[in-house]
Amino acid sequence: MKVFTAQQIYNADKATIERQQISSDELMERAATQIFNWMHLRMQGAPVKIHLFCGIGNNGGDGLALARQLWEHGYNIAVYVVKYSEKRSKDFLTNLDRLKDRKIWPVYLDADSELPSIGPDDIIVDAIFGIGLNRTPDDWVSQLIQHLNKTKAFILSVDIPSGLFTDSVPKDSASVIQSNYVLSFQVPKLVFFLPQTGIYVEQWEVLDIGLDTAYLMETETEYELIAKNEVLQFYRPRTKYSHKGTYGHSLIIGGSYGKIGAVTLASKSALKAGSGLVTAYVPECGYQIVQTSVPEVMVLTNGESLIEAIDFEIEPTVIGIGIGMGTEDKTVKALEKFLKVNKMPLVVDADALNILSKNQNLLQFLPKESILTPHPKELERLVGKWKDDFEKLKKVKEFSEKQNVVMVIKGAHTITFFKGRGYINTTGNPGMATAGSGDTLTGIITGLVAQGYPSLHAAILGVYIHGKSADLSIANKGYQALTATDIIESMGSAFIDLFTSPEKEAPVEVETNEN
Ligand SMILES: NC(=O)C1=CN([C@@H]2O[C@H](COP(=O)(O)OP(=O)(O)OC[C@H]3O[C@@H](n4cnc5c(N)ncnc54)[C@H](O)[C@@H]3O)[C@@H](O)[C@H]2O)[C@@H](O)CC1
Ligand SMILES: Nc1ncnc2c1ncn2[C@@H]1O[C@H](COP(=O)(O)OP(=O)(O)O)[C@@H](O)[C@H]1O
Ligand SMILES: [K+]
Repeated sequence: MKVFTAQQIYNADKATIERQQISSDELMERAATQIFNWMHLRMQGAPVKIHLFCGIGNNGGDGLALARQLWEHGYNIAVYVVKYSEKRSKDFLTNLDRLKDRKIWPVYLDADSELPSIGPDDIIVDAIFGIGLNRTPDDWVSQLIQHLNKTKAFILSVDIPSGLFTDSVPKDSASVIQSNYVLSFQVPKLVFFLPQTGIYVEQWEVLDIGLDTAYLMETETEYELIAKNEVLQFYRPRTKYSHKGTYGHSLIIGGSYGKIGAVTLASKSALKAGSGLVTAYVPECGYQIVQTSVPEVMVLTNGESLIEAIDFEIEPTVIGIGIGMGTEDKTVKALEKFLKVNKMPLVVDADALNILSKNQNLLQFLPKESILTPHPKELERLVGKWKDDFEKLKKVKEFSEKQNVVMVIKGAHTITFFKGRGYINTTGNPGMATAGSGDTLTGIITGLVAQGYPSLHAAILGVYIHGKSADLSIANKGYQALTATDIIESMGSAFIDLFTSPEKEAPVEVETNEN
């Protein structure tokens, strides 16, 4: 699913209005109807008090149109107009008149108003600011937002939590609605998925408001959301007459005394991802450990307790390198020498990334389209500190383009960057913040490259499967008990899941003014 910028959404609006020959007010009515249907389906007329806080722009207009529909179906509503500006939008005014025609009188809130009282079991509809927010709200609006956040009421945000910008991090967290549920029109917003802004969104869902399909299809976006449908497009089925040679040979290089487990996890993951053969390259102290813990994996050794040279006779298809490897001088030299002669595609993680960060002249030796999988600290060492998430994205994008590598930025929503585009993963959970889960990812991606997936596809599918395995595991493990080994064990189910469970319940019918 594409992730549009605010400007692209405004353009989609405009294209829809022109091509479907509807008015902007009719489009607003569609949007409000979709939210009404969503609420009505769940509330079934329950007499819960619904407080609708509406701004004076189109987000507020949506709120007013929703208020009217709720009122017409007998819901118990209170409407507030948050007068943060004198510049009211046309469709806001149209919908305000429609309310007045029905003798529904909103409470007008300004800097001098008392803060409304709201019960813990009430519902708040947040339609104060939408994607048009262009500066931090005034103090009194921030105070109102803080007041709403402090109530125990459920907060449903229209399109985006009010106070959240679409392209920057809010300066003051107190001026942003802490939303329980966001109903986002047509497309999700990038800020739902970044660590500094995603915290305002507990859950989100997209509502189809029938924006012009041609515009949506033709418009290129910088970001794409990756769910099952997206990865299925490049999934490579196994063929009947294939053999283990068909599915490549992964070489996993890493490990040092006390950190052989990392290589064991990665090797096993590469096998489970479908790699035909897997060899681990470890110091001698790891020989018995790897051989006994994963009998399917072959083992090559060098050095006693750490890798002192990287030199082998075999011809792997792809090499995953760096996990548990350490950054001792001998290992640094070994890596340097190896990078200067190596031509094989690489998946670079952990200590190999740390070594590259300190020896940036080595970056030039990475084969093009290598895959780098840094966690936040490793990324900082590689590209330097960033002031906020947006600067981080910019730095990663530049780095990936300059070095011609695939960058996998690990986190709650891992983002894979390549050739100027970002692919945002939707699987995974906080249980994955556990030792070795990154090693597992390195193994999975290596195993996919071995089977012939191009680097970008291997990274995107690998990240998806890794998160999906963890999601399937927590059903009987819970977040706390989830381990990297559980992730590996659920990989089979994650692959099967690609073809079994339906992606999503069918969307609610769009009721428009035309029918
Ligand atoms: N295609 C879509 O997605 C549709 C969007 N609609 C709604 O339209 C919204 C966007 O509406 P608008 O462009 O009117 O913008 P908003 O309603 O988000 O904001 C209203 C106006 O307030 C002003 N403003 C911004 N920040 C301010 C601040 N801190 N203090 C005071 N004034 C400030 C700006 O001039 C802005 O245009 C969307 O979020 C959505 O809810 C729907 O009505 C219909 C279809
Ligand atoms: N809160 C979270 N939600 C979803 N995924 C997470 C979360 N925390 C960590 N992960 C995932 O777990 C993995 C952790 O990798 P990493 O930090 O390298 O672990 P390790 O070094 O222990 O192997 C990454 O793939 C990351 O995306
Ligand atoms: K809002």
